[in-house]
Amino acid sequence: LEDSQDQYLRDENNALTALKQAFDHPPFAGNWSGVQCSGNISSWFGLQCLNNRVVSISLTDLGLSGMIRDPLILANLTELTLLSLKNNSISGTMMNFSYNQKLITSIDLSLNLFTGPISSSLTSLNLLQSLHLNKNRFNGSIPPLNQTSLTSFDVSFNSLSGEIPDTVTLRSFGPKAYVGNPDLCGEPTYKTCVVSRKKHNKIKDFLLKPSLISIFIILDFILLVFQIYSLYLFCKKSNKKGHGKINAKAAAPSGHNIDIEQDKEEMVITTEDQMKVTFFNGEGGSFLLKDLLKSPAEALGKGSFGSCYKATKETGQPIVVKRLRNLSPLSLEEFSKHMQKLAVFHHPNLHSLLGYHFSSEEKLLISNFATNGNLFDRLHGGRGINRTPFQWNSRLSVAKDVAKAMAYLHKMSGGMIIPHGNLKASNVLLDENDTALVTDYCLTPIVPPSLAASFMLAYKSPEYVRRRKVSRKSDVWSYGCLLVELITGKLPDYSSPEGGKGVDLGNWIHKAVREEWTFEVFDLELAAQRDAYKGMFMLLQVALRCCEKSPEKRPEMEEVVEEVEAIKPCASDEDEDEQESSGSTSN
Ligand SMILES: Nc1ncnc2c1ncn2[C@@H]1O[C@H](COP(=O)(O)OP(=O)(O)OP(=O)(O)O)[C@@H](O)[C@H]1O
Repeated sequence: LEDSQDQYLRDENNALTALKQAFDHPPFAGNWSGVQCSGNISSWFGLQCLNNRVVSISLTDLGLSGMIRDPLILANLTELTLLSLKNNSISGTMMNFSYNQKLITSIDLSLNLFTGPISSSLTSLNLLQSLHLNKNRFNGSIPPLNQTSLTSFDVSFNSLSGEIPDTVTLRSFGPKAYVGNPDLCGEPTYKTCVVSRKKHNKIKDFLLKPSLISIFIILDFILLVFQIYSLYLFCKKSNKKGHGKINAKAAAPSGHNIDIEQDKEEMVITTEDQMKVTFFNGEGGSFLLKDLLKSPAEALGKGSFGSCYKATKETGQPIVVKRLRNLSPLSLEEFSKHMQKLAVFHHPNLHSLLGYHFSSEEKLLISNFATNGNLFDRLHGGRGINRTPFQWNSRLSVAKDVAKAMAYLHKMSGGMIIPHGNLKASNVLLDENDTALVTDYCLTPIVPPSLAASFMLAYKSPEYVRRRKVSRKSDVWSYGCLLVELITGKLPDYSSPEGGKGVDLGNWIHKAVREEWTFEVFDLELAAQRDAYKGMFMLLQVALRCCEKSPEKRPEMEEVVEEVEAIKPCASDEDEDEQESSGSTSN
């Protein structure tokens, strides 16, 4: 008996090791070592054991990003009753569950990047109670699941197609379980298969008629000319608005260049009169979206997740409305829950949310308008033309403010894998006193993992580039890059047009150290402030630690705060400040 027990332990250990390897050194890798089960106890993260056998694997919300290549990877885990890999970025095809006949409680692979068909082995799991495969990229048809035990089921938002098998079980779930699969048809979706197929063929025939093809080419050309003209008008407008500063978007990566004015008009057209804005301070009921849109909204710029507009409340208070796009398909409840989570974050260096709006057409975030724009424009804008110098003490103060905000976020954001996830200079706003306010934080949970990984993380860490792996330490890397940008004035590569002068800041700093840096690495604008050199070198040392290639070697944000706070402002700035105090910008 002991021999067979040992064999089980070995087999299950092999299966778990393969799983660990598939996930490319996940955060728990160090923890998954030794013997996985000791009786009913397991010290392995996310594992539960019963009589030395693994009965449950729950690895949710961990930012895992590997690929499962072997469909029989779990075959040795024959006592498994529950499997949850929910909300990671795992790719590959679905496992074959033929050998996991005890899988009775739940299989949850939702919110990942799985591709290929749904495994027909699921039909053999006669006691399975819950199956969640939503928000992946599964394609093909749904297998004829008909186990009476199945009471919770969701395959929404995949690329499934064809007719939903006409089984009692599959018919018992409402359309919500199937939504977001445009090519799926059958009773539960209210979409009759025959009609949709006919329609599809009609469209195909229509598109293939030769005379129409030429009409489409001409229409395409007209559209292109129109788009170029709109872009020209938009650029002209942004230049006028910028007063010598460049707009962050002017130097932003391509792909986000949808006409923002057109975007605004769409928003007005699709808006119902009575759409409510929920304000966290309780003003909610009195303020409707139509009031918000009455004031001519000024476009501020377009980012990865939507456009920002400046509007004015009835009280005269300027506010910013961020129109979100590319979100995960969320219910009002899910969205509100996340917003309420963010509403409790209050820190002097965090840009607080005032409220939000959610409807099927629009998802908006409302916040205060930050008078002095963003750090990107302050650093890189208007170089050479009528620019108020951005002096050392102001830069140091921004570095301190941002470190404090990030440490606070890391402390408050509980289980979030990457508490900010999108730290970059344009997401550091400046108020009327040039106090830095970190914004656009904690959006990762409401965007699809695939987009979160590619749009967010402006300064991409080595582990992201190699394995698309992110963690809280990615935020630390981003902070290090922000420091390098602040000290050197170099334009980061993510914001520079292709072929431009952008620098991969996190890697550049290591090269600079190898080549024994001198004061020449500092921004020319700081060159005259010799008494600040010591502080600049100290801050570069902090940046260097934050940009350690190995995430484990990077410091925690709390340590970073201590190190940055220890750097004293210099005296030369104060004289300049006095000279400038008659000017509009305080440094
Ligand atoms: N509350 C605010 N006050 C003043 N300007 C703002 C405010 N919020 C956003 N902006 C500005 O509006 C512009 C667009 O912001 P948005 O957040 O949409 O894009 P981004 O920060 O450049 O990119 P991303 O979407 O990746 O964060 C930026 O120039 C930003 O600085």
